[in-house]
Amino acid sequence: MDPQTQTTKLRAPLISPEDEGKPKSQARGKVLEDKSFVFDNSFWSHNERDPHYAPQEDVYNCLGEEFLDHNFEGYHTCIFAYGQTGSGKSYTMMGTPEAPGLIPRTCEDLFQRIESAESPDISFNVRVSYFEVYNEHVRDLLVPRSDPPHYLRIRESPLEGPYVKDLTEVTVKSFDELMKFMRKGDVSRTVASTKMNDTSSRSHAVFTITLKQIHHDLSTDETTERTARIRLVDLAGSERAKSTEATGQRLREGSNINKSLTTLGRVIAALADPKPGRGGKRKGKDVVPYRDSILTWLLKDSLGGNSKTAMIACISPSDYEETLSTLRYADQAKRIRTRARVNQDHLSAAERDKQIAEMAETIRTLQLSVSLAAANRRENEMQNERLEDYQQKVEKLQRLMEETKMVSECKIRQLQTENEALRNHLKLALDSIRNPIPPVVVHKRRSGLYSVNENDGSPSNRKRLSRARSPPSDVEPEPEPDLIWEDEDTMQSEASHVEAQEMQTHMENLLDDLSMFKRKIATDHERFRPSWKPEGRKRRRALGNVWVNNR
Ligand SMILES: Nc1ncnc2c1ncn2[C@@H]1O[C@H](COP(=O)(O)OP(=O)(O)OP(=O)(O)O)[C@@H](O)[C@H]1O
Repeated sequence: MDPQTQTTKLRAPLISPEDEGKPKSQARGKVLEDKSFVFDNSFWSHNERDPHYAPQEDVYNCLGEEFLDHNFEGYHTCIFAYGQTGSGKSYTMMGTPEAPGLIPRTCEDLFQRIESAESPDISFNVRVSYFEVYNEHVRDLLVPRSDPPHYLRIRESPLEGPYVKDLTEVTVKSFDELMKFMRKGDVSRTVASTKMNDTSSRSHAVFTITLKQIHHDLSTDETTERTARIRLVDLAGSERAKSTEATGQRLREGSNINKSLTTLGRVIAALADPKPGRGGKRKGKDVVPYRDSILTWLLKDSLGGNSKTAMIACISPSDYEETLSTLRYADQAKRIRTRARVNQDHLSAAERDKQIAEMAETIRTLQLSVSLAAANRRENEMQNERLEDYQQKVEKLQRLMEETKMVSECKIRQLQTENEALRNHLKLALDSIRNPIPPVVVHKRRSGLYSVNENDGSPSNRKRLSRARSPPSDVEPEPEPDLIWEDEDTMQSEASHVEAQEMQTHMENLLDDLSMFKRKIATDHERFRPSWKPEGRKRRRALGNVWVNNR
């Protein structure tokens, strides 16, 4: 790199010995040539001992300072670093605590200028935002990381162009305060270790400073507002999957990074060499593929619109092809012509007052609708809570009723079985009354030799008895013993009487049982009437008691 001529030369790697001396067509490997490019500035910062060595300060003095001048004039600016992974983009943009890069130097200079320019008729307002584009999603770097990550949406307004919705934008009063937010964002940024770089940026980081200068002329009571947007972009590294040896998540990140950088390349190409449409004019807006990636869509204005833009192409002597590709990108970008203009508004006192009145009215209306919405939301929340409570109670009640129904069904089944048993019992009892068992006649004898079964007074039995009682024929018959026969009718009536008494007692017992059963049925009928009331728990307990008592 020659800082005098601003030329960057890329030397081709040495040719393999077998190809040496051969014409291009006969060479086995691809024959690479030296290349030379001229840029606005070329810096060499590989070796501090090298006489060409350009420290961070040189880069800022050549580029950063000039761009900050533009900002104070009211121009939007954008500086982005592009290059292969590990080539020094983050080093150039952020730097290290010992060698701060472009961003901290710009910020420091910004506040130094504000402090030195302090005058009663000018006031400054500085706001910062910081976001990253990771895997084609936008994440706010000034809010803590969340899991799952919270991604922001992109909107496009006719005046502002594409912007990130709900992005945090904080007002800062000093350089220290600004650096605090920058460090916060840096910590939150997605970095990972790759084969090419231990702390490789896996996302494109966009740090934006909005500088507003309000100049008030006391004599005319007029206000002049200048707004400048300073965009400082540290892109993720262009990389080849082969050289990074990435797999899994790193490979996916890499392909997304490459996708957005390829789109950036196409956007740069389209802007650098606009194909003429009919009548020799540049074709419609849709020719530039801004929308093909989040990065190019968001940088639309910076790349081809109202902005002064600089690209810092970082190269490191690692890979000829990659380095050549970066230099070609930069060479193309050099040809882009943007349409930067001063962003300034003049306001008379009357216009300003009108604007303030309109804004106050808008705020009042918004406040009203916000408080109305808040009240409605609160009311809705309470209604929802009440509804949920009600639904829970209904469900509980339904469960209780279901259980109560099951218990009562069981109880009815029990009573039916008991009723059936008593009915059978009663039937048997009535049968035995209607068909009494013949009374048993007990024949009393002097000697108790014969059993009661022999008391049958039938003629055959008498014969058998007399035979049994008569002695054998060769034995002298003994005199007939004096048999004392009781009066059969008297005995029979006595037995019937005893039996009737027993039956009566039994029947009385049965009737007692029956009346008790009837009482139980009546009580249960009263208890298990279908009109269940919601106080199911008490009722269930009562049922439970009845159940236990009746078992
Ligand atoms: N000019 C330089 N002087 C001294 N150190 C440098 C220089 N450029 C880069 N480095 C060092 O090289 C390493 C890689 O640089 P850096 O992280 O800036 O690369 P990068 O292009 O941002 O990579 P990636 O795209 O993977 O994020 C860092 O340790 C950095 O400090």
